[in-house]
Amino acid sequence: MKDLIDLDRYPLDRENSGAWSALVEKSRAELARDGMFNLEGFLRPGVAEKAVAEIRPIMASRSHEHRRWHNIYFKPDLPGLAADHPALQKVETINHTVCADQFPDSLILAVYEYEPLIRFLAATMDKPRLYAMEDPLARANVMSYRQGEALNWHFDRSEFTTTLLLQAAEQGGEFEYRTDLRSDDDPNYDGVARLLAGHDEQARIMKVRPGTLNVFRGKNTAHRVTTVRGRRDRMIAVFSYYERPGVTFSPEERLGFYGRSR
Ligand SMILES: O=C(O)CCC(=O)C(=O)O
Ligand SMILES: [Fe+2]
Repeated sequence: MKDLIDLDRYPLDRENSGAWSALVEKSRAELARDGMFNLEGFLRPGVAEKAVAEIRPIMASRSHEHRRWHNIYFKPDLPGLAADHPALQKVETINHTVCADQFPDSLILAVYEYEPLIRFLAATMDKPRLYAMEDPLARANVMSYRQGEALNWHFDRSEFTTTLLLQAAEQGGEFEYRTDLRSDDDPNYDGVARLLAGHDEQARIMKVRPGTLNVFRGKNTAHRVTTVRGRRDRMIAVFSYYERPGVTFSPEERLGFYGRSR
């Protein structure tokens, strides 16, 4: 694993050492302050390119094209909100996904399953343990955004998302977010409408380089990936971990996300 992950800089394999504890503390503090943390240069130089080379042929021939109009909630309606409220305005998402079962024995899956990474993530999120998902499709995905494609404004359903950027676009394809646009107690529908209309000055762009591990708390922080321009696809691995073992999607969920139930 030391050839893939920069364990000199990020000593995941030295659990409970001074350096490990310092990294956990720093990551926790950033998560509390910014709702995210980034480990830049998490992958050794050249490793993201290798991962892209492994995934590219599968992406070209077997990816699921995800194309839909949705609102920021991914729900048809919300109790107490008029159907024509501007917070429910629809936006379009288009991208391409390949699933874990399509890249067995890959570098990406080796990183996803690396136990010291899972234990480190649990520590930063203040959880006793985290577990890799058992769903053969959903555990790890790679998404690619080609020219003209984007992932539009949304709130995540899961508390945290862990991503690894593999390749950046020439232009666009930027991760834009608006911290704490809503809270568990206050849906802030008017604020949501303002953001969707492009009038929220607190929206920020996060600059990330390929090879960076990002942990992001996206449940109440609205975010999107802006439209990609240019010939190079934006490619990113998305890792799912849960607090209990054995989690899978239902066949219906797999069909909805990936266009196939198994
Ligand atoms: O592609 C990205 O950077 C963001 C992915 C994301 O927001 C998601 O999968 O929910
Ligand atoms: Fe998201």
